[in-house]
Amino acid sequence: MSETAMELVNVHKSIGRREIIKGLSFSIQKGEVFGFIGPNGAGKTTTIRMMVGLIGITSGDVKILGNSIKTNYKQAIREVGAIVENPELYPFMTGWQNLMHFARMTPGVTKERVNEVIKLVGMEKPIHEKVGRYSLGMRQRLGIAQALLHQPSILILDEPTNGLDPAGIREIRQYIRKIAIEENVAVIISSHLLSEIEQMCDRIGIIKHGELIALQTVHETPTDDKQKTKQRQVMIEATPIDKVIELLEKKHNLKSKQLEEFISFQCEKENIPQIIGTLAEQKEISVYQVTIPKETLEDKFFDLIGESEIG
Ligand SMILES: Nc1ncnc2c1ncn2[C@@H]1O[C@H](COP(=O)(O)OP(=O)(O)OP(=O)(O)O)[C@@H](O)[C@H]1O
Repeated sequence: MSETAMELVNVHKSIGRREIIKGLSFSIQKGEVFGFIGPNGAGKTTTIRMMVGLIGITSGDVKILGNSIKTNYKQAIREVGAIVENPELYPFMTGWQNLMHFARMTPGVTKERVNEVIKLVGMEKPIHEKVGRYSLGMRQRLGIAQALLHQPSILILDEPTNGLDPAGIREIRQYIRKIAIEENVAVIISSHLLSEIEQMCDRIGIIKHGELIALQTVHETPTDDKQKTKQRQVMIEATPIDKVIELLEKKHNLKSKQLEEFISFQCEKENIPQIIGTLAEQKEISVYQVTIPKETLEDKFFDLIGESEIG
């Protein structure tokens, strides 16, 4: 059963005489990756700043595990880990020293937890190098590790792919989903580029001029009968990847390929249960998720935004 991590209830924000956020309502579940998308100036950062208590809410409420950020600030904010501006890291210290520094300032965070978050973001190797020598992507991941130290229910990342090269974006992508699942944390990730984050999101909320104009599941399975026999792309997250690829070929005569942490192949919808069954039967194979990517949301996004270019 999924649990609501955060709920926005008719949130409004006015600055001066201008209404910037015009009644946002949506909720985000634990274990879910929620993409908060909109063109520059749409109101993403303003909303996120309200979610993390950096600015006040004009009217409405943000509830975190049922606690209002307005009336129960302490309990609510305890459940939030966030990177809103650049992560505050000391460049002259190693990654490990940075995390230990924050761990000492956070009650209840053990050395074991520090090791756990390092593993979660795949930073085991460079953790004893100076942060000043890290790439931007590595710094982002260390920032995420830091935000996760106190085991929050919600992780909020404002434009985490900004300024990253494709490799850096891919790395962030790889870890976000893993973090959501393994930590059972709701991840809210904002971006003005749908294409950069679509693949790692379960749901997308699109904001324009301070209003939510669409809320959509990313991987919806069509129910249309005609679609049932159509060949479709299936993405499976399972390990060990080479064993899975070998098994798919041997048992189902499927040619599959690795796409980041996923194994991708084409098959008919009605064969999917059998294929998953084959994988699940194998003791040495762990299956984490199976998704059927829909066509890209990009077109829909541009339709909704009503602009040929954003940003
Ligand atoms: N302190 C402020 N005073 C006046 N206007 C503000 C203030 N902060 C934000 N705004 C305005 O509110 C609107 C929303 O800004 P916001 O930064 O939330 O958008 P955004 O979606 O995060 O965009 P970006 O991707 O560029 O960060 C913009 O038009 C911005 O100019």
